[in-house]
Amino acid sequence: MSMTQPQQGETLMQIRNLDKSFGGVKAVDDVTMDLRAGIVTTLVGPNGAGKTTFFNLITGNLPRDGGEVTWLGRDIAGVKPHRIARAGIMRTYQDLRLFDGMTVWENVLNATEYGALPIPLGSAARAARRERIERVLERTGLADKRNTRALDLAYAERKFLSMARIMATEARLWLLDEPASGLDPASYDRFLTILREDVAGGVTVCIIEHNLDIVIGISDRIAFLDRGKLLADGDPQTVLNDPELAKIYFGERT
Ligand SMILES: Nc1ncnc2c1ncn2[C@@H]1O[C@H](COP(=O)(O)OP(=O)(O)OP(=O)(O)O)[C@@H](O)[C@H]1O
Repeated sequence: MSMTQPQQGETLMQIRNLDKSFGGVKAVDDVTMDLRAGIVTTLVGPNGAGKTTFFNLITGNLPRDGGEVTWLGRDIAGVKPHRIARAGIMRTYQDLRLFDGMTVWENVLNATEYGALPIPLGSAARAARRERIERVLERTGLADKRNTRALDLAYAERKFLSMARIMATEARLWLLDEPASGLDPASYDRFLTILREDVAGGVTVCIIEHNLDIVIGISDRIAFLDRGKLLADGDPQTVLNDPELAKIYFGERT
């Protein structure tokens, strides 16, 4: 299979021959790809394909066994997750990892302190940060819940809070791990609106998603992983119409 990658935009992240094994399992096996500015890349593949491990390798949550990852031309081998976040790469987790005892506001504020946003020095900068958080809470539907602890939120609200934490920073690359799974239709529409607006505003997104409607609705490009290997990397229609990949995706491989 040789499929071409969209060529729009500068290369933000270059991934070369990335490897990671757990015991005898090759979770990520010789993966090479570029993440280009303005391109929405969706990672698809069956359960256990290595998608989350791939995220963990590029965010410094797991050490790689081999290969290279560069961000804006700099090797990020061995760089700690918080430094990678500060450099402009923010992510969500399938299990969300919110600060349950903190309020919505505090969770978002925490992300701006942790992630890619300059520390506000002086009252004007602090006011600008408050306004920025305010706007994010409006867009995610959480404005009325600002003083609610994360623990006390409904499921969809918790998912939006994990998005809000990223949106409040100036991260250039968002890595989203199944952000829309389990959302009701209204929340799902809100999620797509947010994503489209922020992509139009210049954010680059790599998203792990199982819902094919979402995959088709937002992807510029699909990267198909199976057993750690990148089997295809190209435009959505070509990848999704490949009968061999469909068999793997729907668990009908022979
Ligand atoms: N910390 C770990 N220790 C041992 N094995 C692991 C670990 N993390 C992942 N694996 C294994 O690595 C492989 C890839 O797992 P990974 O979670 O990256 O897949 P995935 O594509 O994200 O799956 P899903 O769609 O189910 O979330 C699987 O075989 C998994 O069991």
